[in-house]
Amino acid sequence: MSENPKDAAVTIPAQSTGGEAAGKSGDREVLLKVSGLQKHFPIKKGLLQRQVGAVHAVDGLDFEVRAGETLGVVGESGCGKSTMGRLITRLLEPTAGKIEFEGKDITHLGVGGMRPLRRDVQMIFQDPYSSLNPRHTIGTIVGAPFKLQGVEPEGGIKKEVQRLLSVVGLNPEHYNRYPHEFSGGQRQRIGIARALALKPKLVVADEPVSALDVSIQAQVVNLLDDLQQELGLTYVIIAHDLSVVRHVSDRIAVMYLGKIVELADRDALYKAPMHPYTKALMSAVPIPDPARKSAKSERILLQGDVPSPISPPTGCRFHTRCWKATQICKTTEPKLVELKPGQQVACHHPENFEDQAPQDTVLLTVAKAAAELVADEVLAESAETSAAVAAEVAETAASESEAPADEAGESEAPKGAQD
Ligand SMILES: Nc1ncnc2c1ncn2[C@@H]1O[C@H](COP(=O)(O)OP(=O)(O)OP(=O)(O)O)[C@@H](O)[C@H]1O
Repeated sequence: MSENPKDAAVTIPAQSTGGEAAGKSGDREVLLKVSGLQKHFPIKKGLLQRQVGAVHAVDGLDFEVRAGETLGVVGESGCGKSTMGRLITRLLEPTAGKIEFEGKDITHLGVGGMRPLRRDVQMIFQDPYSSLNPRHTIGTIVGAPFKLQGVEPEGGIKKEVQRLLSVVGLNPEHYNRYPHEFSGGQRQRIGIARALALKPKLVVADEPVSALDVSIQAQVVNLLDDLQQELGLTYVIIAHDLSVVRHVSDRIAVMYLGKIVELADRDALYKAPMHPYTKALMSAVPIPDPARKSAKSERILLQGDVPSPISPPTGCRFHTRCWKATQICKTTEPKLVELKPGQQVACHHPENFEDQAPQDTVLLTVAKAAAELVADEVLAESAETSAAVAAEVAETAASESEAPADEAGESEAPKGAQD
């Protein structure tokens, strides 16, 4: 069926490894690579429409998406998730940075250059009500990508559209019905069928279930999961909280005000989140596991809204709401670095890890106010784990430096080791 040799080259290995790929995505080939990606929307004023500022919607993103994996992207409203989705599907032109798809630089491709890419990269939108044209039958809607790309599927468009409808669990006989005749969940299935029509390699789903009833959300999420296993799809799934992405993602990127603050394998992120913001987001998700009853008390309430992306805070952008913020957080932007294998974090005072700026201990006033909103259990646990990790790191450093010193017959004093 695959008339395009590129299809076979990329998707077949991904298919063979299936979808339950948590933690296994590290050795797969990189499908999408994003570096230094920025999108600043200009703010113009006056008759002359002079630019007076800019909305820093996406402000320097670096990440990769590997073939066959699901990358979940989470963050509060306005943090730039949708803008990121539109940039990587090239529906928006980036202000700066680079986007590579299968090793090819696609950052500034024109309409002609983008044509083949439009087949490979598809987007599923949040609102199944507004993303389908009410005047077209679902046959026309799902068949539109074939017409746009000038592709004639085997057996004709109608047969292929009916096959796609049954793939997403809809009745192929409903080919001639209109969107209003379907429920929200069914409409989202129509959107998914349309996105899959051209056998894309990468599907970017922007809040694919947030407009749906909770009972239907699970069905659509499961459908996406099943399709990934059957078709070897690669997903970027955007959501405003962790409840949707926690079951389907292999890795999760947490965004705050246009930046990624933590990027980690799903299990690592859940076991030991390192950015205080990730911890706050996780505490906002109800945990349906009775064995983790104590987690209920770990609620972290974040003060106020996300600051304006027109003039984001200096240093770490989260410092105005963080209960651990010190002077360095206000002045120096922490880089996104891999502190543990498979876990990158941008924080001077990470959770569950050695403090990256231990000399800086005086809390900012805003941090003291934020701390009042954090349950005592969280603060105690946070201090405990940081101390435990610091002790572990000091111990490892001490034992590591002892061994080579013996071998080399040298006695260089280990940094941080205790006498
Ligand atoms: N076309 C645009 N012109 C100007 N500003 C924009 C435009 N699109 C988005 N923004 C701004 O960029 C910021 C990021 O928006 P974006 O929609 O990407 O965030 P989001 O995290 O997806 O939020 P939501 O979940 O509410 O959609 C917001 O402050 C938004 O107002």
